[in-house]
Amino acid sequence: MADMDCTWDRLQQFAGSLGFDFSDKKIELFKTYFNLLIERNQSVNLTAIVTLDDVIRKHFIDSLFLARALKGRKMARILDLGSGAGFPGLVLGIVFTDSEIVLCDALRKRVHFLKDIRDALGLVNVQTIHARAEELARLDTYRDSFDVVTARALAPLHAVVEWGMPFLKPYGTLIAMKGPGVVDEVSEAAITVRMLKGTHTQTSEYELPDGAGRRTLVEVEKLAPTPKNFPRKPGEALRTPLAVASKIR
Ligand SMILES: C[S@@+](CC[C@H](N)C(=O)[O-])C[C@H]1O[C@@H](n2cnc3c(N)ncnc32)[C@H](O)[C@@H]1O
Repeated sequence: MADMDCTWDRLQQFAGSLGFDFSDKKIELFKTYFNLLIERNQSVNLTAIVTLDDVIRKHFIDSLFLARALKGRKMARILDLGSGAGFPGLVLGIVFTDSEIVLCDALRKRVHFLKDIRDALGLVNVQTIHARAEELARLDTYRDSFDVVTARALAPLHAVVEWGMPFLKPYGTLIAMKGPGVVDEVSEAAITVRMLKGTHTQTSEYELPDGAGRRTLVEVEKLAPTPKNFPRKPGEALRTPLAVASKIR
């Protein structure tokens, strides 16, 4: 028990070092999140990361690095694509209570989990949508309406860009959370970024605590409305990056 308390203290301290002053009440929300995640993971495949230490370092703190990157920016509406068990979207919902956070996932069971946890934590600022990102992005209701789009471990960068950019308001930012070594992925996505009227603004690396690994945030800003023909048909962006498609044609 003392060990557990110690681990939660570490989360509070680390959050502090990232600029988030978490009250004990906020830490209680993370505890409830952890308990429900582990309980539901027995019946629904939500995560392979299950120890308290690992969930804190690799899920909660990783998501907090993204939250730090957003601090001070315009973020009234945030969309998290492929939220899975809620990373980073639900953590953003806990941290940024004044922002409206929409969590989207293609798997119904995971969306049910997201709804349940949202209700258990009383996060009135969080909504969930069961949909494929590339299909949702074709609906006028959701296009050009978010300040920030996030995605962690969703798809190759070129596909994340093609699915995510249509949702952004002009000058909104897409942030893809990636592992280390993204140079090739970024250059493979360059044509897609250009065709979708965006610009790659930043790649920043960071280190998770206790040697839990290096991670990267790749940021793309939207400069003008996305052409109507994007995203291409479901599945096409994933199979064929525009860089390859332009050589085939
Ligand atoms: C590897 S998991 C990552 C989940 C979470 N973002 C994380 O980092 O823990 C990818 C998630 O994206 C969802 N997904 C895959 N393709 C999708 C699509 N086209 N649209 C929306 N969600 C999708 C999957 O159902 C899954 O929950």
